Formats: sequence, structure tokens, C-alpha cells
Amino acid sequence: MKLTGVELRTVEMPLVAPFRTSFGTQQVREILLLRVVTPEAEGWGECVAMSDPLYSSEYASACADVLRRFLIPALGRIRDLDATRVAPTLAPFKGHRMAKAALEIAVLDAELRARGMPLSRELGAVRDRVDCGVSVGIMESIPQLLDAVAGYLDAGYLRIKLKIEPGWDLEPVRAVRERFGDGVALQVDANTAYHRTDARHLARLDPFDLLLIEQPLDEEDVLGHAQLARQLTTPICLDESIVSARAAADAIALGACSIVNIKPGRVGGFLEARRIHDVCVAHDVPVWCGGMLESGIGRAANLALAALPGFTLPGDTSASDRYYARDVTEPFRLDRGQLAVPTGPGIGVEPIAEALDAVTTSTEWIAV
Ligand SMILES: CC(=O)N[C@@H](Cc1ccc2ccccc2c1)C(=O)O
Ligand SMILES: [Mg+2]
Repeated sequence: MKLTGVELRTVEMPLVAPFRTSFGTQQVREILLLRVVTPEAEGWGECVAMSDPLYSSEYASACADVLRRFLIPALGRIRDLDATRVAPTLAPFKGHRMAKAALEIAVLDAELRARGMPLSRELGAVRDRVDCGVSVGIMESIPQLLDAVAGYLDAGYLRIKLKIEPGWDLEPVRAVRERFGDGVALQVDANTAYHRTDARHLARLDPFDLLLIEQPLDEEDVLGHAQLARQLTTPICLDESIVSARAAADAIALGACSIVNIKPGRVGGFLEARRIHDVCVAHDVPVWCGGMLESGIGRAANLALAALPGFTLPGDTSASDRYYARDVTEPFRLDRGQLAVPTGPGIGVEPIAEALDAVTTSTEWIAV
């Protein structure tokens, strides 16, 4: 394929409720969407970066800038482009994994649509439905938390993940266990909010039989997680730290994690995400698909990845209505705790033009 150009479109989607984590509270999700145009087909990609560099160093307007000035022009110079050429072509530009991931999946979507091949088939999916968990934010009070969890369990979610931070950890976990029992699949996510010196405090979570504790320490503190793993019985899962297949292999070898949260945007794309899956499967490390409050565009692609064999734990691929009153695609609806993997060519969904326009705050065309 030869690239004709790329549309950078920014949308702002109001959340159905504020979503609070250890790094802040979100009310609106600003999303950078890419539409890659080639003579054969068009492709869509979603950049998972937040508006502010609070989850990672990347943020939406920086992604737009690096795409506009460096990444898109570099791909424009490739005559016979396909998705496997994207990462090597962009490798000279350091970092910017979320920007690179958005561009790669958009190119892959166009390539697969031209071939009539579903992304799930291309990646090696082995199932056509995915078990879904849900991420529950930090709340104003325990009663408010319990109401939220009750609602998600009623909706059919197969796993509950609670955001925690110092001062909101033991009590919410204890309250959920007391109200809903030991049978509920329950885990926590600290988003790097703790330090090595909190080990004894975090060990007090062990009696609650959690599936895992996600990213308790700083994303660069792999050694700290290895030390913590020897002080807790609760398995450690890494998210922010796992930026590549190499980072996954090193974290596993060092004993820093025994479960991995895979997010294609965080690791530079779906092809690297599959390599991380393969590394983890080779080490008997279970993986699950994380979420970045994606629109239906990103959600569709994540479902294809979550259908790979090593994804044996429910992920954060929740239904559209967990975050949005109206999605920019047909909404993903939970059915008995699962979402169906799209079956159409490429990512298998299209934005609904009117829904997309209703939330668009800017669009620009970058010819190459
Ligand atoms: C579902 C979930 O918990 N996701 C991230 C954290 C997160 C939380 C809030 C976000 C708001 C805007 C964009 C990305 C965001 C990511 C995580 O697993 O760590
Ligand atoms: Mg996380």
C-alpha cells in the first residue's frame, strides 16, 4: 500500500460518571482518532493517551504533534507499506509508543479491510467471545462504592477491579468482601501509588484472596516489585511497567510479576502486544487485556487481542455503557458477562458519522 494521508480527529466524550484513580479524576475522555487513507482502503486507529501525562508521559496533543511532524511523514515515504513495516520505519523516533500504536493499528486496519481479513483471525484468536471485568474508581464513600459494585455485578461483569491508593485500600476491599462474599473475582489497581516501604501495609490485603494487585509501585521500579512479590502472597500484576516484550521477559525473569495486563497502546501496537502475549504464554504467565476508556474503535481492536489463547483472565474490556452514554460506533453490549469479538474485516467496526461529528472538537488532514 502507499499512504495517501491521515486524518487526525480529536473527540471529547463525556463519561457517564467521574472516574477517579490514584492519579486524578476524569470527567471527559479526550481521544485522538486516526483515519488512514490508501488507494485500496481506509483504516481507523485509536490513540489511548490521556489529555494529561498522568498515566504515562504521553498525552493527546503531544501524540498529535509527533504524528504530524515525524511519524506520518516517515510512513509517507514508504512505497510498499504494510503493518509490519510501521514499527521498523518509526523506530528511529524514540518513545511515543501510544502515538506509534495508533498509527500501526490504523495501517493494519486498512490492510486487513483491503484483504477482507478480520483482525481476530490475523492475530490468532481462538474464541469468538471474551470474558469481561470492570474497573471501579475511587469513590466518595464505602456505601457509594458498594452500590456501584452491586450494579456491575447485576450487569453480569465476571470480575471486579477496585482502584486503590493510600487511605482507600483495606477498607473498600474488606467492605466488598463482606457484602458480596469470597466468590466474587476481585482485584485491585494502585496505578503506582505505593512505595517499597508500604510492603507491610500491602501485605494486609493478602487475607482477602485477591486475584492480583496491579502496579503497586512506580513503573520503573521493577526491582521493588520483585522484592514486594516475596513479601506478599497476593500475585503482582504489572501494567505501566510492561512497555515491550523485552520489558515483560525481564520482569518475569526478575520475579517482578506473575500476571501481565497487556494494553496495545502502551506497548506500541498490536503486533508488539501479540509478542508480549507469546512471551508470557511461554513462561506460563496469564495475561488479560487492560483498558484505557477506549471508544468503540479501540474497544473493537482490543477484543480481537483478548481472544488470543493466553488471555485467560477477564480483562477491562467493559461494555460501552460502562463509560459512555453514546459511543461513536454501535455500542458493545455485555451478554452474560461477555462481549462478542467483531467478525468483520479489519477491526470490524465503523464510526457512525453523526455520532462522531457530535463529539468532534477538531479534525485535520495530513497529506503525504
Ligand atoms: C480501566 C482502567 O482502569 N484503566 C487504566 C487506568 C486509567 C484510568 C482512567 C483513565 C482515563 C482516561 C484515559 C485513560 C485512563 C486509564 C488502568 O488499568 O490502569
Ligand atoms: Mg492499571
